[in-house]
Amino acid sequence: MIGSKFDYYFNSQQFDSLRTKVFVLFRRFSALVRSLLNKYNVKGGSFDQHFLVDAGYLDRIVTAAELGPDDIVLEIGAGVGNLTERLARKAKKVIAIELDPALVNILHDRFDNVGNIEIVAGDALKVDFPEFDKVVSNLPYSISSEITFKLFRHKFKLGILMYQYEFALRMVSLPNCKDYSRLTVNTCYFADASILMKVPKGAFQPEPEVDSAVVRLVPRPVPFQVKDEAFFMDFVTSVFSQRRKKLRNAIMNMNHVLKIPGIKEVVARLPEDLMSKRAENLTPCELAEVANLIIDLKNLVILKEDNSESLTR
Ligand SMILES: C[S@@+](CC[C@H](N)C(=O)[O-])C[C@H]1O[C@@H](n2cnc3c(N)ncnc32)[C@H](O)[C@@H]1O
Repeated sequence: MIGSKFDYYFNSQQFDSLRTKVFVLFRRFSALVRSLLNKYNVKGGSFDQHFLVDAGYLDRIVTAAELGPDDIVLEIGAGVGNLTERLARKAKKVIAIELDPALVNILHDRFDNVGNIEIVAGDALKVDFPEFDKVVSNLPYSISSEITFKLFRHKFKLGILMYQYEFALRMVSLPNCKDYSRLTVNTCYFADASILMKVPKGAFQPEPEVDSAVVRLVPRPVPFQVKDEAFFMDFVTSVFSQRRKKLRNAIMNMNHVLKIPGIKEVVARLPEDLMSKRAENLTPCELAEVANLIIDLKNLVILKEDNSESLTR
């Protein structure tokens, strides 16, 4: 019954005309963003400059950020401010970082008399981040990884971030899938991640060569025990650099990086059911379990070596 009512509405002229109106409205807003690029003669291309000109996607990103009047938003790579101005309408304050001095001038031209937009000129990898509640950005893709892990070192509630589509797939993948990688495990260490929408090349000017996706990140405490974070990170990097090898061989091959004393003895004592799998078959929690066991065994081996040294002295 309900289904047939919906079918009737979606096929009706009424719905057709609504759809046309929405489409015309989005085209008009998209044209505004494009004309902004023309007005300032911005061509893009360098510094990963692919401007999001589709008003529909810009609005969906702002909606996904669930902004309230108390939110301080960090935006990385503000460009000409097409997203910035939408964020500022809903948030308490937007702090917009931009590297390209020409675009920084445009941002000042547009927003110097807007009370709740602060423009920071500089490289987002180098500037100190201020305190913020949410980060919403169409990121420069060449610094996706570095900037994401810099963000994770800060305390914030929500991230709505545009990445290259393939990168986004790797962030949210599952074990035993081809996209499951070091990036997946590291992302899972810091946050819950999900893809909100795929964004086609045509939504940008100039068009990039790749599709994009908007990812929702919700930081939270690590969902499994890790005894030594630095070792865990090195361990994950090492075993995924040998992803086709069984874990036992991957650890042995990468010991020039991991520097595990008494490596043969340590590996021999690790559980066979995990050692005979590949890194890509283990969940983040299982990888942490192996890393923790190595830490314990490593300490045992060191203790044993110390004892036998003191006996021979
Ligand atoms: C993909 S564009 C996004 C522009 C705009 N926010 C939009 O949505 O259309 C990326 C922006 O990041 C800027 N950018 C590139 N590298 C940067 C860096 N290291 N730090 C800050 N901004 C950077 C570029 O100049 C460009 O404006």
